[in-house]
Amino acid sequence: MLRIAVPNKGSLSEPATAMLAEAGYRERRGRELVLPDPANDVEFFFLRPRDIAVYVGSGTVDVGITGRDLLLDSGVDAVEHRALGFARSTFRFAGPPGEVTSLEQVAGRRVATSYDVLVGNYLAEHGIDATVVHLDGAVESAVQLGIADVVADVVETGSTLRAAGLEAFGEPILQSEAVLIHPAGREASNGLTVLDRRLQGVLVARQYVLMDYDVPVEHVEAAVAITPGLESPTVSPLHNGEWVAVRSMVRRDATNRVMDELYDVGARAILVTSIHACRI
Ligand SMILES: Nc1ncnc2c1ncn2[C@@H]1O[C@H](COP(=O)(O)OP(=O)(O)OP(=O)(O)O)[C@@H](O)[C@H]1O
Ligand SMILES: O=P(O)(O)OC[C@H]1O[C@H](OP(=O)(O)OP(=O)(O)O)[C@H](O)[C@@H]1O
Ligand SMILES: [Mg+2]
Repeated sequence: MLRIAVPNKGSLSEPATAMLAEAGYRERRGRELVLPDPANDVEFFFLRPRDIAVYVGSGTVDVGITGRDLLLDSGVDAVEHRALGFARSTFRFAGPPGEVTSLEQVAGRRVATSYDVLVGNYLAEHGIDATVVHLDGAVESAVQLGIADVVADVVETGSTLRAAGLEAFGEPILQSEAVLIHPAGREASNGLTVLDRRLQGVLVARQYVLMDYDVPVEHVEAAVAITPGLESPTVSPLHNGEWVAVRSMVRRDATNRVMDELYDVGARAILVTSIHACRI
């Protein structure tokens, strides 16, 4: 039975639970910490997001969902298996506008963060000698309260930084998102392969739509060039032999542009349908 660690709190928790439910796994209804799902031959352990890499790294659970930033900060022997497309953020330095504007200027200053290992490694790699001040959260207040000169923290919209009167500077330290992780050096088990394929199915179902349209035979090559699909589009004969029907997968964010282009090459009756589930 595959043992899967899932965040029980924070930004990762709800989207991780939603994704697993979409992938056909048993849903957590209450606040239980352990949830067996015998129908799918897995067992879920709901753990603090920061602890997940530790459990996976020790091998006591087979696989976990966490943030790339949390994985790197844990310093444990676990590896990223697949990016999951939610909890996207950047990890950045920020300081009072005009005071500290480059990584070099961090030298000799105090950096507040909840990600000591990540920040410490980054500073060391860049040869910057600075003092890391550990805080559990609400890091953005550290400068105003005088405990640090700059901060290094998760930035999504940037509104928390702005509200604290701070401005990001330097290259982003990291682009983070939720990731599926497993212990380093362990062969991918059959259970992990099934879980991974299901999650990939959810990602594709979210990213793509199914597009159907009719097009005159003489324009079918132009049309399929616009909708090449993942492997090859399905082209079916119609009762009226001068037309064919085409079905193809199209990236959701390109739907309207693709419909406009298809219409321009003569396609008609263009229909778009959501994909509920898939295996690629
Ligand atoms: N505003 C945000 N947007 C996107 N991802 C975020 C955001 N805040 C945190 N994360 C991501 O969530 C993970 C941190 O998990 P954690 O549970 O500590 O999140 P949190 O939302 O800060 O929770 P809490 O502060 O309630 O403990 C990291 O991978 C981080 O990149
Ligand atoms: O760029 P933004 O969209 O403002 O989001 C980034 C903020 O969101 C998270 O904070 P959270 O609310 O989890 O509080 P925390 O500092 O206690 O972790 C993160 O730690 C940043 O502070
Ligand atoms: Mg937080």
